[in-house]
Amino acid sequence: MTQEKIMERYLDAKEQYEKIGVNVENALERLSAIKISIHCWQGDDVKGFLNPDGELTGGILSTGDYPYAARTPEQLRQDAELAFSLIPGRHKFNLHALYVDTDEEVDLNEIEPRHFEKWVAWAKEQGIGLDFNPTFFSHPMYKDGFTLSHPDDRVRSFWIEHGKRARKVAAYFGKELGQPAYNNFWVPDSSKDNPIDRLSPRKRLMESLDEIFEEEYDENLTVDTIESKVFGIGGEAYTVGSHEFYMGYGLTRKKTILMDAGHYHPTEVISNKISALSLFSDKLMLHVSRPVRWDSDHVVIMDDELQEIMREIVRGNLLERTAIGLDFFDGTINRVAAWVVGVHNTQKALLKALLEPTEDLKSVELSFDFTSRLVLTEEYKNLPFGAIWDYFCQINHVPVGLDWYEIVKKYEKEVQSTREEVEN
Ligand SMILES: C[C@H](O)[C@H](O)[C@@H](O)C(=O)CO
Ligand SMILES: [Mn+2]
Repeated sequence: MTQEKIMERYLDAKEQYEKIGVNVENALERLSAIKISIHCWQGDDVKGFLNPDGELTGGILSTGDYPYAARTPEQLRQDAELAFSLIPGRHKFNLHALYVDTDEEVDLNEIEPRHFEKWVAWAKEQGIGLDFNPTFFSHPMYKDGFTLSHPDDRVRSFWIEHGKRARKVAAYFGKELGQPAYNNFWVPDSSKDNPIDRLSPRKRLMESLDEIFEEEYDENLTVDTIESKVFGIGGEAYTVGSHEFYMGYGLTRKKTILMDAGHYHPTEVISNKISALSLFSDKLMLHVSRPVRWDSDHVVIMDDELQEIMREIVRGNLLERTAIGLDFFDGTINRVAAWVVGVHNTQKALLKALLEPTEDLKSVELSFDFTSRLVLTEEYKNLPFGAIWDYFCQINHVPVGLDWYEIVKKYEKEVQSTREEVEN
């Protein structure tokens, strides 16, 4: 499509939105300010560089044998760079501790900021931020399905030290990059069958976390977040860090609660939890994912729940208080394309929400005119938001429409497919 055509379609669409009282320029300005935290682990099926030949544990699973997964930090950065160049706006890259980039032999309880210097230098070059995650899985000290809640002191101490060091690394990211690094604690501890004692592991997890969080960090540098889960593979009966556990922990310790769209019972949705949590917590973080029958971590598509999540954030005026991260890993498709589709959809759902005449709809609801509420919300679904999205891509100097996919296909052929295969 020519630039003139994109502009023409935009102006026409803008007029239609203005007729229902929407300020389109303001919506685009707000969209530009939203940073999405793009997870590194879609790029290599959650293998990382600490022990890439090891098994992926912790009850998560990446399936698919599409070739060309990144196998070195350089390749992962190169792939991510391409994805960033196809996504409008400036965002963040979300690293896990197992993505250390150093020539030193280093274990998780030894990590230091210097082991991530190359990531920081790259982020500076790209003009992006970094987020972080301690890794409590894919390691021999993940024992019997437990880490921070394991009954053995030696196991717990190893992971407590890792958690403390991860906070130091995250604070270093925040300092170097001039924006807080969100540091997410997801602890997979769980059991396959019904435990006799549900309480003691939860008490140990609480105490281990208290120890990790003893040191205060400036929230301008790093924000600790905590992520619950209902079950994992091999941990179906009991998860120590359940929803109730982390709600209690976060609210009493003033830690930010992270809700992952795939971490609840199959008919439970996080869109219905955001408003409640926002009343009791300053900040919140999301892992936007797509559970298909279970926590399958599919690439996010433009489905009802994605749109409802973004509407909740916009309608509740929560944009400034909510950190939006992505979490999926699909090994059946080109991994750069997976990133781009997931981020584009997240941004598009945000844009749709920002293009809604929310105040008018709220007053219709307050007057109990439920017929108008249904008629209007359904009719607004036909408005030409795609023309506004295309214009947003154009003014952000990224490809419009399907042009980005041509670039990914060319990159797969000319770069990814020529990389030497590393056996792992
Ligand atoms: C790899 C991540 O830590 C992971 O996806 C976590 O956020 C999660 O959601 C585990 O199910
Ligand atoms: Mn998650």
